[in-house]
Amino acid sequence: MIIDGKGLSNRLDRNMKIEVQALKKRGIEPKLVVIIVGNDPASQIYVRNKHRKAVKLGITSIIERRPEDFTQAELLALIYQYNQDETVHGILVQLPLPKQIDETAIIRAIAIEKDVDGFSPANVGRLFSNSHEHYPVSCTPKGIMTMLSHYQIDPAGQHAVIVGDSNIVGRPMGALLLNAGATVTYTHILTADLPSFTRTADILIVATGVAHLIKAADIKPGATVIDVGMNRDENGRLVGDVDYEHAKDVAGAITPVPGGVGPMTITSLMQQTLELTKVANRRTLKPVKV
Ligand SMILES: NC(=O)C1=CN([C@@H]2O[C@H](COP(=O)(O)OP(=O)(O)OC[C@H]3O[C@@H](n4cnc5c(N)ncnc54)[C@H](OP(=O)(O)O)[C@@H]3O)[C@@H](O)[C@H]2O)C=CC1
Ligand SMILES: Nc1nc(=O)c2c([nH]1)NC[C@@H]1CN(c3ccc(C(=O)N[C@@H](CCC(=O)O)C(=O)O)cc3)C=[N+]21
Repeated sequence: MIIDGKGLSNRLDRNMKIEVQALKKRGIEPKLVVIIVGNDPASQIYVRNKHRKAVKLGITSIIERRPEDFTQAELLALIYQYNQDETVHGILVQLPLPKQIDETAIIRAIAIEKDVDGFSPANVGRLFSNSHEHYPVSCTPKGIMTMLSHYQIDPAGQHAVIVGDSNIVGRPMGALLLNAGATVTYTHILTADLPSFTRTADILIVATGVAHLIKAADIKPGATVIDVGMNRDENGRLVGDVDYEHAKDVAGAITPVPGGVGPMTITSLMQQTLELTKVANRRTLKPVKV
């Protein structure tokens, strides 16, 4: 089975569009700011697709592009400006950042109620302690959980193996799966004999940025394989971290690249922007009691 992230994302978008219209009728305009510093190629695709989707849904999207030599002090000033701007509900700073900028300091500077990526320590803490509150979580793992749920793949009691331990994808993905009842194994660059782990996965999540790292022989027959990777092959085509052509015959369900995880990441970002907008306008949105 091919997991159609793009198709699911389009279906979810239709509902969101209606929700945005309803908010606007009440005078509330969801607004997202994306700050991109430098020229990271994956970030460029993300920014372009994200802006298109926001326009399609009626969400206001502001893109702030800054050059590779932008300083940390300048970036902090830009974030503070949007923290204070009450018309803005979500702030996203594209990662990775150029090396002169300390990512931790930048993530900490974003107001937690506008942290649409869920990267701030407070929101990460809520995720890892399985808090019952509403809080934003990293958009890519969130989109993957939505996909699993729509395809009726229940992680409870399953062995989930995560390949790649980044703060954007691998780590929050493991936490979400653990919260959903999976037995979670994290693997990373120092893992000895990676295939010995991936072959035991009922749910395999691959997020390394290494094209074709996972071959058909590394997959347990019938497993669900989620490919987060976005790489260019020698012909300039977008490919994942999984050798899709061969893996699809072994896996029970698999996501393609493109058309799998990517579109769902963007849909999650839009869902989370709407959530933050609603929380910011809690009082206005409550039914008025007489
Ligand atoms: N489709 C989507 O929505 C998204 C796609 N992406 C894509 O997913 C990929 C991963 O992104 P991200 O998590 O941000 O990347 P990072 O580069 O931050 O993290 C990659 C992780 O994989 C590990 N790793 C690298 N090589 C190997 C290996 N051979 N075996 C095991 N682990 C390895 C790295 O270890 P170490 O750091 O120690 O080297 C690191 O933990 C990229 O291709 C990116 O473009 C990312 C976000 C969203
Ligand atoms: N703060 C931050 N948050 C992120 O979530 C974040 C980030 N920084 N930096 C970069 C990575 C990368 N990322 C992508 C998301 C969707 C597609 C996407 O739309 N993919 C389409 C591509 C299709 C195409 O246009 O070619 C697909 O897979 O079908 C790509 C890349 C989010 N990231």
